[in-house]
Amino acid sequence: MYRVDYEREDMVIRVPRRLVDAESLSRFLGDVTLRSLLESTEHVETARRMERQRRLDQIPKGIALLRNPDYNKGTAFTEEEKDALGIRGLVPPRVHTIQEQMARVLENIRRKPNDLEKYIFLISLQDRNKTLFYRVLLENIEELMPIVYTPTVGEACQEYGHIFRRPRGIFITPDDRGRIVSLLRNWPHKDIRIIVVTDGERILGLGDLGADGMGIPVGKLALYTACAGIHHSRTLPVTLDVGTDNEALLSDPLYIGVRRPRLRGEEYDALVDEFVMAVQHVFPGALIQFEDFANRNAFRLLQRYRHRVCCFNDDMQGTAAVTLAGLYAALRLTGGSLKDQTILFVGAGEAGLGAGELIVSAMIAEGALPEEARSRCWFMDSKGLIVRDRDDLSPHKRAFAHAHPLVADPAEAVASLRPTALIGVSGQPGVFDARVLKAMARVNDRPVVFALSNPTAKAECTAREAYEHTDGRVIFASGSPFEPFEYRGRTVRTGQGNNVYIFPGVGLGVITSGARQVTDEMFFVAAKTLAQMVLPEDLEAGMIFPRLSRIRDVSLRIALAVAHVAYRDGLATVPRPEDLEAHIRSLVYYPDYENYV
Ligand SMILES: NC(=O)C1=CN([C@@H]2O[C@H](COP(=O)(O)OP(=O)(O)OC[C@H]3O[C@@H](n4cnc5c(N)ncnc54)[C@H](OP(=O)(O)O)[C@@H]3O)[C@@H](O)[C@H]2O)C=CC1
Ligand SMILES: CC(=O)C(=O)O
Ligand SMILES: [Mg+2]
Repeated sequence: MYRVDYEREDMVIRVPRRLVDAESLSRFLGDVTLRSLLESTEHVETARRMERQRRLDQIPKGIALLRNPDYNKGTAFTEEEKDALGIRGLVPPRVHTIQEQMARVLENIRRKPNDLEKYIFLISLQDRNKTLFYRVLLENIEELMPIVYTPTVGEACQEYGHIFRRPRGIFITPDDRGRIVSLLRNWPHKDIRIIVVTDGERILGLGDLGADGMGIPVGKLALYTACAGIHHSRTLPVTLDVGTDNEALLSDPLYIGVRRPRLRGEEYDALVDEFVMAVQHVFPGALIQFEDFANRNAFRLLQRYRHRVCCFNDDMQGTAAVTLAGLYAALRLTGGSLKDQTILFVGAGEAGLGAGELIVSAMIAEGALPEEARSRCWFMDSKGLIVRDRDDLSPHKRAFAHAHPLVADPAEAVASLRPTALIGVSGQPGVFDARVLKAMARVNDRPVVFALSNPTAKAECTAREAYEHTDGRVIFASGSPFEPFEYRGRTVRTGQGNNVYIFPGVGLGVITSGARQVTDEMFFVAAKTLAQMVLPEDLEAGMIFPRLSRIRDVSLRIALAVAHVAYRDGLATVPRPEDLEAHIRSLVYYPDYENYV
């Protein structure tokens, strides 16, 4: 037996010696890609030549190559490639390096008059040259994440029909009932591992944007690639375009979605059900991330599918993990343990209640009794404090209803409950006004305040307001980034409490281990891992999350922790590699040009 290893995706095939002659090898290989030859034979060169030829055959030629973003290199094709691929004369003579191309991209972006124009430029680059797009995003993540993600992606979704150039992802409408399998099969890539799906009803804190919400799955998946190195050909954005109740969109001639009120009830559930089952059929085992569904559907859908298929809800579970991580990191500054904190959430929806449940589990893990842990988490919704006497509470809210008079004013609630941490997930800008922040500063040496609502215009307060109204004692984080600012002679740089710190790593851990399900325990270990990665100098500068420039490392550590849970809890379907970390590292995609000839 010659040890000749080939790779098709992540499968290694050992080839018997008798096959290692040019003809039988050719039959055997089919579309299998040669990865390495561990022992040489007289046929090694033949095998290599065949492999190069097969790769070349796969690559589009001539103008089609320049129009294919998966293969296009723009001005970076080598002289040999220009001849072999039929593009000599179709590209300018000068060959640029990817570094030179990145410099051009950055120059163009920085010249744009506003962030929406930067978004349009970047997304057009994604349409032209994916390698360059992901490389520039990865290497300039602090500067560019606010463009492809919150806050600018919010504005892009609001303008989606007006800035639309090329379609991205799959749109599924009520008329597609009975044929969703065939729609998914239309997608050009067959090895999909991660799907982000929305129905556009609660896009960030911007409400119902219908099919224009597609910008969110597209943006989230760009971050899976940039932040965790999951190859873009393995990701799929999906919008369930079930209509919209947004009158402005319905009357906008440039709206891209179906013009009808939202589908509700059994028909809606049946459409989602067909989609989820179609995914199992066409892309078995793919991770489904539910994103920006409205409250009325999000809880129910997660409940229905979480034990049946590989899925999670990012707004509940991803946000929960980043919130818990932020609290752990804050405790490194304030001292004490989580189970002794009193936490007041303003907003009792997906993000708030999801975080509440995970925090309760974390307090229990520290030795608190379940009721004791629950009694330390308080919630306010649009009607005020969630208290026992209220008779308008959903079961999810009731689980956090405690004995207390109904209070509608957050400042009053702070004065009465004396929370150590105040967490905004209400989508209501300015709800943490001077009175609320001052009340927090009165009852804490180091008040913890998270204004997690997105985009920036929906934040409960700004970073500067949080500092100014607490004499600079606040430990602050926000869902969308705030620029560094000067406060009392020093530069304050605050952290971004956003689920982007969690979902890419969780996704990488899940697909590496082939986990059948995504469990709360996975989000718990993700939170702990994230908090541990905050450096003393981050804390010193006012940041309770690691710098985004370390996001790949963060995602890798989270992936490792998540994969450990999958193996430990019997959820993995991929055999455990001897060296799990090395294995995960080997799967991480780094955007660079492949030599085609
Ligand atoms: N930073 C991050 O990573 C994330 C941030 N978010 C942000 O969190 C926000 C909320 O998202 P989500 O939980 O999914 O939305 P939901 O619609 O599920 O919940 C919103 C909650 O806010 C409450 N609310 C509305 N107005 C007020 C008010 N004036 N005072 C107090 N509470 C109020 C609502 O009350 P009622 O129940 O009475 O309607 C509801 O409980 C969004 O802006 C979103 O962008 C979400 C996910 C991740
Ligand atoms: C960040 C995010 O998922 C949200 O605001 O919905
Ligand atoms: Mg979201």
